[in-house]
Amino acid sequence: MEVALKTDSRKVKPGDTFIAIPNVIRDGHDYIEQAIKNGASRVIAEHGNYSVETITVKSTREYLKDYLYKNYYPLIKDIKLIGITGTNGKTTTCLMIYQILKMLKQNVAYMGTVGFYYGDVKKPMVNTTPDVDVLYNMLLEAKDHGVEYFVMEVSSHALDKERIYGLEFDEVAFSNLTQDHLDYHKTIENYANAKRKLFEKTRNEKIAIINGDDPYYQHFILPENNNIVISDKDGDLKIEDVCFSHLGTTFKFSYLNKNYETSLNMVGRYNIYNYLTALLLVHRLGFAIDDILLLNDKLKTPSGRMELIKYGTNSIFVDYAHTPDAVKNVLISAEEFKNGRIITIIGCGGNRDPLKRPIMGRIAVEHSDYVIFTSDNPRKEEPEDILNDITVDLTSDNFEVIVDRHDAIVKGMDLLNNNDILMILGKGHEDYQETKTGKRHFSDQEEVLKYLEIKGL
Ligand SMILES: CC(=O)N[C@H]1[C@@H](OP(=O)(O)OP(=O)(O)OC[C@H]2O[C@@H](n3ccc(=O)[nH]c3=O)[C@H](O)[C@@H]2O)O[C@H](CO)[C@@H](O)[C@@H]1O[C@H](C)C(=O)N[C@@H](C)C(=O)N[C@H](CCC(=O)O)C(=O)O
Ligand SMILES: Nc1ncnc2c1ncn2[C@@H]1O[C@H](COP(=O)(O)OP(=O)(O)OP(=O)(O)O)[C@@H](O)[C@H]1O
Ligand SMILES: N[C@H](CCC[C@H](N)C(=O)O)C(=O)O
Ligand SMILES: [Mg+2]
Repeated sequence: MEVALKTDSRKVKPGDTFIAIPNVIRDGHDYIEQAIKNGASRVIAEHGNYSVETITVKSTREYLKDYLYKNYYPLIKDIKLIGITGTNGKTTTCLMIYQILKMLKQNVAYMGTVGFYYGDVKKPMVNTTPDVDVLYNMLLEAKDHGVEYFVMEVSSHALDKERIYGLEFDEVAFSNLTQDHLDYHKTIENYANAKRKLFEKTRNEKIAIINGDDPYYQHFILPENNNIVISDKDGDLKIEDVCFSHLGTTFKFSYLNKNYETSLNMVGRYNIYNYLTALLLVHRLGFAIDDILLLNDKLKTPSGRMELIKYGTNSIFVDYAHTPDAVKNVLISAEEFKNGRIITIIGCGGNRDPLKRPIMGRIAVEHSDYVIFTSDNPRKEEPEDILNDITVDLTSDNFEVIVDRHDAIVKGMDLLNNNDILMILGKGHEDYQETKTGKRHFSDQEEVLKYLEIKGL
């Protein structure tokens, strides 16, 4: 089943009703003629006269949200909805839940940055959390395929723009709040308030898992929720005795007076929090902790999250760190198991929070032996301007700038000696690079593999 109203003129078929939504940059009203050309027989708009039946409303966005809630929410309300928010860790945690529930033979769907997954279906996504009509279509598609659990990433943009309007979550989680998207939210308080909205959207007495070691955690503890705090100090779930290697992590934890010991095939202290959030959310859906722990051997980090490629004795990690906190976390993780130098390749996306650029530059040179600054997705900006923002305050000499990302990766690989670590940060799973001229195919992993192939390795 699909939502009957169409918001995108390109998807309109003869006889459809087109609703014109003004968004951040584009306005659906500019596409009404296109929708009519494609056969729309009715238009819902805020203004204008058109050649087909037209309903004029004060706010098409409000109209659409109410329409979806009234007509489609009853059809999908039995799906158990699990939502994760936070600056970093949403994709990783959601995909852990998705893998665990699949291994427990449950019918589960995932929706977020890297796609929309259920059964054997894997579809790409444009946004981490899409607009409300797209989201309803996904929930309806999941329902048609018998999905019982729907795990989704909830971005701050989505919360602010009410892309999840009317949905009630059974379980929610907060991973962390650090600097990102201040171009959009302006202040960290606005950013925190946007994220808090997810916690207000829980069904009564439902589960909220909160990272108690984040300075903002109290913001997310609402009295109406069943809150479970994770911490390495004094949480409801307490983490202890953490040990790292470049292949994995072992740790202990206690929860409800029981002690557990386990290991993960992934690096990074933050992944312990991601994992324990996933574990608690699945457990509170009705599965035993001991049964979930048995699956750890088969649990994988998602593509582009500290993804390891070996090059002789050197370790190359491709990681999606694109915020100051994430860059710091992954570099600190690498420092914990390094036996040689850390060489980092990093840039910053264009048309996104410029305030984070010099901070990321500083963190990179502080926690690496050598840094090659390069382009991420410059989007509509000049790559050189972004690189200048990143490096403008740097006083050390342990870095260079190579604008072309391919050349930067080749240089980084050339620099590796023995037991060195190469951190290629920012683009993770992305298979494109977006510049002024559009998107072209580009993958950090493929660049590394091509280099190894040329070397005959
Ligand atoms: C800058 C920005 O926020 N843009 C978002 C915005 O796009 P927009 O203003 O261009 O408008 P649009 O929705 O494409 O077009 C307006 C209306 O015209 C209609 N239209 C448009 C074109 C056409 O030919 N025919 C037509 O009918 C559209 O269907 C829509 O109804 O509204 C769209 C629908 O919601 C979003 O997909 C799009 O996200 C872009 C891709 C984006 O990059 N957004 C980022 C900032 C974002 O939202 N990121 C968050 C979090 C990132 C994170 O994980 O940290 C996310 O959730 O992805
Ligand atoms: N819990 C965490 N705390 C801090 N950093 C993390 C955490 N989990 C992952 N990271 C770092 O952040 C990067 C992005 O992780 P992930 O894709 O899971 O986050 P996300 O919240 O989905 O990001 P986005 O909003 O861009 O989709 C990882 O590659 C890693 O460097
Ligand atoms: N979902 C994030 C992704 C950033 C990834 C990074 N590679 C970049 O392009 O800045 C955003 O839209 O801000
Ligand atoms: Mg994500």
